[in-house]
Amino acid sequence: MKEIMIECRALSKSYRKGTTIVTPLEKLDLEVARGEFLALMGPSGSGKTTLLNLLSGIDSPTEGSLVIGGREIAKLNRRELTKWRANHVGYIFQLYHLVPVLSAFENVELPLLLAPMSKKERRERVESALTLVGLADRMHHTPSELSGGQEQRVAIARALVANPELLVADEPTGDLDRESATRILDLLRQLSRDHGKTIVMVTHDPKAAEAADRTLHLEKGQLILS
Ligand SMILES: Nc1ncnc2c1ncn2[C@@H]1O[C@H](COP(=O)(O)OP(=O)(O)OP(=O)(O)O)[C@@H](O)[C@H]1O
Repeated sequence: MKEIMIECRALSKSYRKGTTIVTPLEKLDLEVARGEFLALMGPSGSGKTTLLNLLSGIDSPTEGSLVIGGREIAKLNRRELTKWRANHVGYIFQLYHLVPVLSAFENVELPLLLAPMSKKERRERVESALTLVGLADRMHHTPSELSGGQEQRVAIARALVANPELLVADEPTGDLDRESATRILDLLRQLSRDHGKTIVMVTHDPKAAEAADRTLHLEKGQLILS
């Protein structure tokens, strides 16, 4: 029996929009094993990003239970959630979100700047994250000197550098050509298979979803059987 990393029970998220209540996620039940690579698909507005934001502690559920790595996340307050997120989750965005004036090294170093560690340890961690994504030789380049695929690999190194057990990725290959996308997906597979990272990836691309161990489909805030 595989260890469960993520357990959602009757997880709901609602927002108030003027006088109406929008519920992008409704009573969702989901289990993800530790080290599993899960793809989430679904039409626009089906609640995919909302779910990623809950799983990564960017937002809190309105109702239900969300246990990640044995910890009930739904009950944490904002401050506790921010601290938890910094140690346990790496977020990968479609458009990389790198700081343009910083080098690859400095971008990857950012999440560690507030962590209590020596400069030497920080440098070693950043170098090893950039080596893992195959960019040790581009450490001193700025984002504009890198290709889209390389920028995304820097962003993955940044997501990895604090050694989180969970990675969430929102359309990580959405802006890339097929060859760069394949390289990113191979890297994500390697991170789950060889490094035990649990990965939840939103994608619109069925080919990208094929790289995952399992694909789930969301529709109107609920998982549907495919
Ligand atoms: N902060 C918010 N306030 C109000 N409504 C929101 C908020 N965030 C999301 N929603 C609504 O929730 C629904 C689901 O949004 P979500 O971004 O999760 O969908 P998605 O499946 O990720 O869509 P896409 O594929 O277009 O990114 C949408 O109708 C959206 O308008």
